[in-house]
Amino acid sequence: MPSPPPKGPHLLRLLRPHLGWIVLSVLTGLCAGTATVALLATVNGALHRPGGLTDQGLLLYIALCIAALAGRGLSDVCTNLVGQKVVASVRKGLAQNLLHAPLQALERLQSHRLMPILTSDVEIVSHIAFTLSATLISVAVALGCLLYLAVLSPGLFALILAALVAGMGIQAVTQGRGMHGFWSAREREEQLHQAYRTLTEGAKELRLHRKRRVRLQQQITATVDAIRAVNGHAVNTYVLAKAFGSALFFLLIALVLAWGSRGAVNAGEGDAAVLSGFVLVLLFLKGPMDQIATALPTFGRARVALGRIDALRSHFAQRENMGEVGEEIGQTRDQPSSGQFGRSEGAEPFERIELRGVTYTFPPQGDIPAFALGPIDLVLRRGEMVFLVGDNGSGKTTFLKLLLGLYPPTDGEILLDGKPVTAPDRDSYRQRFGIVFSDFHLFDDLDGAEGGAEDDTPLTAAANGHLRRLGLDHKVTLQGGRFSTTDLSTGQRKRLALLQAYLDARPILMLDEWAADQDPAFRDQFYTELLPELRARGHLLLVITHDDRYFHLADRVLRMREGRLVEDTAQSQSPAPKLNMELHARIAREGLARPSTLESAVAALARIRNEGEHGTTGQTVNLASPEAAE
Ligand SMILES: Nc1ncnc2c1ncn2[C@@H]1O[C@H](COP(=O)(O)OP(=O)(O)OP(=O)(O)O)[C@@H](O)[C@H]1O
Repeated sequence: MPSPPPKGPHLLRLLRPHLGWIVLSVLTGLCAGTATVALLATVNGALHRPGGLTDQGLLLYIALCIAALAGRGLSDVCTNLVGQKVVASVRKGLAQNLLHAPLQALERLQSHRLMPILTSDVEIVSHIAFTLSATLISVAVALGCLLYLAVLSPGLFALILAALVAGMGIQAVTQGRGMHGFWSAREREEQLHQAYRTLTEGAKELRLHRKRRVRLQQQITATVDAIRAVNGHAVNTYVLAKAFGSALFFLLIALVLAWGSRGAVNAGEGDAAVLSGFVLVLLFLKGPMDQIATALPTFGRARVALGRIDALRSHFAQRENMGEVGEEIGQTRDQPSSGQFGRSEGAEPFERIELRGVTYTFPPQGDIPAFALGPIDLVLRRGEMVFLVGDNGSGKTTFLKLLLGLYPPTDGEILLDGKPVTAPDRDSYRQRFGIVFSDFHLFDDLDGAEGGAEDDTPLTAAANGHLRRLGLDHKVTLQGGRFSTTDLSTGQRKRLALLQAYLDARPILMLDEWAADQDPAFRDQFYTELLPELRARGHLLLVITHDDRYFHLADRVLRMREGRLVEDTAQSQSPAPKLNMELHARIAREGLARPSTLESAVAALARIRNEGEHGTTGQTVNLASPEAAE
């Protein structure tokens, strides 16, 4: 069952687990604030006492200093702890959201919208950790100071408080305006991110196209200027609010002095100690109030950032049930595997996959009409080599994603060995597939060899053997479970991706235009050796291809036309696949001689095929096993 998204305001939800630390921080902060105010009172008392500070007063002064110091330190430690934990939980939560999100949700949210949230927004939230503690203490000190003033002279305090509330009201309105500025600056940062992406991903093209380069430069300049203007205005608003706050204290002090000089204080309250106490506290209060005012922009930004993070979480509110990664590995390790190395977690045997009336629809985007795939009725069996062909944009990749369980069918159902694949099963179902997408991501480690300090395991030996076979051994080695480099040509990167999928030994292998970037000799090797070899191992192979000269090698050819799938019976019934299967049966049966080069291997295989067609027998060749290629 998909887990429901967490409820409630994000910040409160984030803080709730750390309530104990927050309470401790507030209490110690209050303690520090009270001690500071008491220090002020002691200083004020000593100033007006004949003989100054007594010995007892000195001891009290030292004790208050220690209390203020310890309280502040402890409060700092607690809030920093909470801050760091909050940031860590935001980061982990977002990673979880992304890992468990349905693919369509991820595809809808383009990376230029995602990346600023994952990087700068989380960073902004982390700044709270450093400001929160000082701000909290400032609030405690300010409250303590106000309390002291109320004790000194309730009448004067009421006047000061009224002026302070009016000043803070003005400040709050200004702050609201600044906040609005931060929101619109953030919108533009997404545009900037998109432009930066074009800068890096289109680096080659931009160097060849002066007009486009100039346009991009202008676009970046305009966006940066707009961000500067909006951010500048927002910060200025805050700075003005802060300046107003500072000025307010001097106005308040003037008010106190005027009050005193006109003898307006009540009997007993107009003495010098009350006035100096007010002036002393107001001068001191300016520091904490400044700190609060300085922290406001950070909190303003953090609120904006948290709003974005919340919106992202809502976007990914729907979660797929994938279980915990550790559990999945734990569950499957003990299961029998049909893979070559018995190491793939999805290697459970299967016989057939069936699609019954399966459809998938991309919703329309603006003027672009919806793309509808299907309905598709199809049965695929273990050990089949199926080619999927069709025009660009006809729906081949979409069909692959549907078959892989990456997209849930809009209608119809997928059955694995007669059992419908439902949403809770989908992740387990997916573990049966190995795939190299046309826009694949190349991982630099080998699944199953992670953290392997030893380089002489069977898996490492097999991987290195296959690297030789794929012509990559002079470029890449597997060390400690990682490939030494992935800085390779496009064709070489695809070979490495194929090697990973191959060693993963999942029962179903899908390749999306894999051969498109390969040289002719290797392309031939791929179609005539690698694919038949995988089929001979019992894999179901689904290969998207435009290489029509190899269509005859497939057991079945499926053709996609504008979202409709038809079986190309003319190709599927070709006698060639049968011949190919016989050849491979022979290869497996008769043992092998090792060709010295790829060309000789291809030639040898052609010879065998020729012999097969003319009924003669001869030497067989095997590129199937890297051990044999040693
Ligand atoms: N994420 C998406 N959102 C909306 N429409 C999409 C999305 N991905 C693909 N499409 C649309 O679905 C249609 C089929 O795309 P698909 O990638 O499946 O085609 P294809 O047959 O694999 O093409 P090619 O041979 O060029 O790789 C296209 O018209 C495309 O515009």
